[in-house]
Amino acid sequence: MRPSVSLGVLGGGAWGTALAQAYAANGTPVRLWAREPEVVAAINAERRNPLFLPGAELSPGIAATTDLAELDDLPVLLVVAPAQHLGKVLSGLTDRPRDLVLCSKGIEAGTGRLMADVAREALPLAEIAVLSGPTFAHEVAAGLPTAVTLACSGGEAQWARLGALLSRPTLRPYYSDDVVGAEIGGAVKNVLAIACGVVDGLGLGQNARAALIARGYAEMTRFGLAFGARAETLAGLCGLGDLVLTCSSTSSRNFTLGKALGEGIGAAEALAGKLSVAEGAHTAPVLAELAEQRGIAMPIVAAVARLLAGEAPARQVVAELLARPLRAEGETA
Ligand SMILES: NC(=O)c1ccc[n+]([C@@H]2O[C@H](COP(=O)([O-])OP(=O)(O)OC[C@H]3O[C@@H](n4cnc5c(N)ncnc54)[C@H](O)[C@@H]3O)[C@@H](O)[C@H]2O)c1
Ligand SMILES: O=P(O)(O)OC[C@H](O)CO
Repeated sequence: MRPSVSLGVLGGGAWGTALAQAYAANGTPVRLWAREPEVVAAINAERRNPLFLPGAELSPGIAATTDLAELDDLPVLLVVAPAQHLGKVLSGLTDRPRDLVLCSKGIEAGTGRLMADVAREALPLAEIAVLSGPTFAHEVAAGLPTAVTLACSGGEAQWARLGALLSRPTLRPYYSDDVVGAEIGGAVKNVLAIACGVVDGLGLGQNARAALIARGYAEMTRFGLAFGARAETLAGLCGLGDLVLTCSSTSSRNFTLGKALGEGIGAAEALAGKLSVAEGAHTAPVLAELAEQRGIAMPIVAAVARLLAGEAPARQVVAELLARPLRAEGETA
């Protein structure tokens, strides 16, 4: 039998809503904090989130609130705020021992920190886990089969608390203790998805996209290993798995942003007025900077950062990538 203690979800965007639905629909009461009063009202009164997850019918087991204090006593919180706002959201909670399951994918601009470091500073008593993988929100909300990495900083003891709690017949976590690897996989793939969207927008074909996925994965691996990730983590659901998903579909906001850039729309225009977040746009500059500081070759990431900064049009950026000196495929630096 599932425990009757509620799960808390911080964030009423598409992913927070989908996770809340996955757990509430399968018998766990969920308290969901959303920033927007209209999201809270729509979830509680109509069982919908038209702003961020239109089309999904939500379980009555989700109780939404704009008051973060209503989640403060819960032992397990899924944190689903966009990466650039995660620290601010967590600072509204009391520091106490609890499991914080980070579900956001990104690197903090300005500090270069991964989300686990942001969370540890905000709430030092919490034990951190990272839930990440190929997970389009609308598919999870619809109960379609999905598998994720659940990386536990507390190792197997934390997995023993969270594994069964966060598993459902169609939502299957795989255990890891590589929190850094899980985070880097999710953050880097968003930037690479923008690159794949650019290739699509320019009409450069499927060969080019496959090349970008493979060479992008080489960049993810170089960066990850330099920052302490394990190669096997990056080859798993939260790395390669998510990279393949996000680089292959206009269901991805990052891919769609890249496609617009490839079609000649400027970054500012492509992002203007968007309620939903394309994390790669925020991660690309800070990731490119971190890579440059550490001497890690990430030409695709650097190209995306240049494109987003408006430094060169898409065709020129692609031409520059193709004109780089020839090198060995397995080169690690
Ligand atoms: N949507 C997906 O399929 C999916 C899947 C896996 C992971 N993620 C990750 O989950 C995170 C959240 O994405 P999403 O898709 O749920 O969001 P979304 O794009 O659907 O919605 C944007 C979210 O940003 C929040 N927001 C905007 N300004 C804010 C502020 N100043 N402070 C706090 N929150 C603010 C909004 O309240 C809303 O919840 C991202 O890191 C994303 O990469 C998303
Ligand atoms: O829509 P995107 O590009 O933010 O991707 C959503 C998820 O991260 C896919 O796993």
